[in-house]
Amino acid sequence: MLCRPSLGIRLYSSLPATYYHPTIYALSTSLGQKSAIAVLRITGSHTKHIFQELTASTKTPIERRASLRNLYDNSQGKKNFLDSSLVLYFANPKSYTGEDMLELHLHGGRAVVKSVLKAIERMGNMQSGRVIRYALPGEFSQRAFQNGRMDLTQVEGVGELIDAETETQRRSAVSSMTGQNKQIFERWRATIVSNIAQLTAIIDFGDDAEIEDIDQILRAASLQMRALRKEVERFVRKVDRSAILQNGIKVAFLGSPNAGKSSLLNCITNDDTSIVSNIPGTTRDSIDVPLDINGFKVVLCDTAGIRDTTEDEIEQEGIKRAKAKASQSDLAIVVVDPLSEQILNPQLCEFVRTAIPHKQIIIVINKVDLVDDGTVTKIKKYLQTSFEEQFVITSTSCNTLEGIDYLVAQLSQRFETLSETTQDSDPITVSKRVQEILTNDILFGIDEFLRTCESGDVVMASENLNYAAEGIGKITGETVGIEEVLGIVFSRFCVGK
Ligand SMILES: Nc1nc2c(ncn2[C@@H]2O[C@H](COP(=O)(O)OP(=O)(O)OP(=O)(O)O)[C@@H](O)[C@H]2O)c(=O)[nH]1
Repeated sequence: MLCRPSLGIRLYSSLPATYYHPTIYALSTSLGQKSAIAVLRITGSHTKHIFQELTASTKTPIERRASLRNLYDNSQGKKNFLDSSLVLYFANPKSYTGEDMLELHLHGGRAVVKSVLKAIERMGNMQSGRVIRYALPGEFSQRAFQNGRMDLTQVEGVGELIDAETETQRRSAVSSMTGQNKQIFERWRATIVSNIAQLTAIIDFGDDAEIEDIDQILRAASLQMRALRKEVERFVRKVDRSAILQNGIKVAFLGSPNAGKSSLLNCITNDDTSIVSNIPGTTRDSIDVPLDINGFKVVLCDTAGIRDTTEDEIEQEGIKRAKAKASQSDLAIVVVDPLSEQILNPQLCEFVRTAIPHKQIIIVINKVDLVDDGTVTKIKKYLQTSFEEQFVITSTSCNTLEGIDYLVAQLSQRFETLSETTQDSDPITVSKRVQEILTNDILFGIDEFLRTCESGDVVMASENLNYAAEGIGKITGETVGIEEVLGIVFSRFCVGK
């Protein structure tokens, strides 16, 4: 079909852009692992042919209806039964890739999967132009993008969703995958393009316009861009906060030797990850333990006990590393031994007060099974006064597990604050690529626009807005065409003008 859009002529066909590309197939479930079911996907213009060959029939598959079919290999001149499989067919353009697609739900044995893969491979025939090959990594999603089924943010969202290890990572990938981020970017883009159109109108047709009119248009554009800048900044801040979820929230365990840091870590992880012993100074180096706490990816770090004096060089190095770890962590748990002569030794006290920059600290009085309630209360009061009530102070016993659940609940609350995750507001994760474009292209373009706008340079102001809009285009994969800008300019003219 040939159609004439409002401006310019463009060839338009109902066939997807990748129609003449090879037909690709791949196992979507784990390769080389035995499973109950293995899902094999095929996409491209020869999908129907593959279906007919495999099912040894000339019938067209029924769209979007699962049916049980026997699969055969017909390459040796006879029907060789391979498997009985659930078959699902999606006709273009209403499929994941925008092309004809077939899903085979095979029995998951390695030999079954291998035989069907081999049969499909044999159907390729270069001479007759039937190019069929195994898919490259991400090629199904690439086709979806090429055929306009998804923009780049959604493609990246799918990748993040597959990589998600925890509940919050899953939630943060959803905003990209379901197109919520795309909608935000499209709204920003529409605002910018509409302002480019205003400026283009001044540049191209503004000879007769009054100076006051031009000033008014610039003022209005500047106002809108300032508001947009705030919104982009808010988005970037939220992305920054959410980024913590991808790498894991770093939690350092600090305290005097023998306070019970390793034991507490093991209680939280429910594992014997760290070496526990009653010899002070057992932990000589920092140990990282990644784990999922209430849906948050967390990296717990056990550190060497910090004490004032030690001649042991290895221990000194351990203390140095413990301090470095705590300074880099997002949250520190300071473990206190109630039986110790000094509740907090001066070196540790000073470090907690001054060297932990973020002040995200929870103080834990451990070993409460060895002391009475009165002592715990007294120590709590002492610590509250020492740290001017800046930190949450709680108590635990690694022997009776008293206070462990409460500590975990406290930690979860902190994780929500650190990542700005609430019941009503999901974190937002975008790729490093998108993060860079947000700052280097969009915010930069808007800032430059505001600067040039103030000096009244309409041409440069328009150029800078273009830069910001192209940044959004880089994120979503769409470019700003002159036709689009002129379309907006002319749409504001009255009919007949
Ligand atoms: N009764 C009791 N003993 C505990 C508790 N927590 C730890 N301990 C004991 O205290 C001793 C030291 O525990 P660790 O977990 O190795 O202490 P740490 O702070 O990691 O020690 P360093 O590696 O030397 O810094 C061990 O004998 C533990 O069994 C607790 O809550 N109650």
